[in-house]
Amino acid sequence: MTQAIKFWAVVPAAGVGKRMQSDRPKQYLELAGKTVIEQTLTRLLDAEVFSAIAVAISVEDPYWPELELSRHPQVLTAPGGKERADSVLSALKSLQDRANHDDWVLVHDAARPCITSEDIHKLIATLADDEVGGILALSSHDTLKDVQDNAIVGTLDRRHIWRALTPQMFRYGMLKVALTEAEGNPMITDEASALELKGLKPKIVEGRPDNLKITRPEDLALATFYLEQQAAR
Ligand SMILES: Nc1ccn([C@@H]2O[C@H](COP(=O)(O)OP(=O)(O)OP(=O)(O)O)[C@@H](O)[C@H]2O)c(=O)n1
Ligand SMILES: C[C@](O)(CO)[C@H](O)COP(=O)(O)O
Repeated sequence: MTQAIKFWAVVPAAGVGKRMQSDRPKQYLELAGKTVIEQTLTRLLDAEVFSAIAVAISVEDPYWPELELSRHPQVLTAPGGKERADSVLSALKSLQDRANHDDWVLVHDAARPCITSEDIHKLIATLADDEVGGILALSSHDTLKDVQDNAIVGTLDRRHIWRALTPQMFRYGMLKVALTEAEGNPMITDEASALELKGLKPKIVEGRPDNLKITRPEDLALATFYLEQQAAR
C-alpha cells in the first residue's frame, strides 16, 4: 500500500546575523511582541500542513531553549552548520527516520517572519504534482543593469531575472542527495541551486513582496509594518 505523501518544514536558524550588527543573532530580535523566529515558526504551525518542523540551531545558541516553542511537540531541533546549506542538510538528516523519499520538504528561512499561509498553500498547490519542485520568487518591477567596476555595461531582460524567496519546496530524497553532493560549494546559497547543479529546473511560483528576509537593521521596521498590514486584512 502506497503511503500518503507528507509535508515537512526545515527552518535554517543557525546564522549569526553579521549584517544586522545587533547584540544577538537577528532571529532573536523582537518583532511585533515576539522574537523573529517565534513569528516565523508560528506562521508555519498556523499553516496546519506540516507533520513536523525541523529547526537548525547553532550549537552555541543560548536563546533557543528559553523559547516555549522549542518544546512544541511538532518542533524538532537539529545542530546548525557552518553555512546555511550545511544547516539545511543537518535538519534534513534529523528527519531521516520520519520522512519518506517522496515526501515534500519546504525549507524556509527563520529570518523571513512575514510568510503567509496563503503563499505556503499556493506553493504546495502549484507544485504538489511536479517532478522537481520549486520556489517562491519575486519578479522585478525595476529596470535591471549589468554592472562591472561601478559602470553599467548592459541592461538585463527583467523577464528572466527573479529574486529567490523561501519556502523552497523539494522532495526529501532528491533534496538530501543534492545538498550532500553540493557540500562545501560556496555557490549553493539556496536549495534550488543545489538541484540546478544536477541539471534539474525548479519551477518559479510568484510570491508576496512582503515576504522579506530580515538582513539589515532597517528591515525590522519594514517587517513590523508588513505584519501590521497583514493583521489588518
Ligand atoms: N550557517 C548558517 C547561516 C545562516 N543560517 C540561516 O539561514 C537564513 C538566511 O541566512 P542569512 O539571512 O544570510 O542569515 P545570517 O547568515 O545569519 O546573516 P549574515 O549573513 O548577515 O550573517 C537565516 O534564517 C539564518 O539563520 C543557518 O541556519 N546557518
Ligand atoms: C535562501 C535565500 O533566502 C534566497 O533568497 C537567501 O539566499 C538566504 O540568504 P543568504 O544571505 O544568501 O544566506
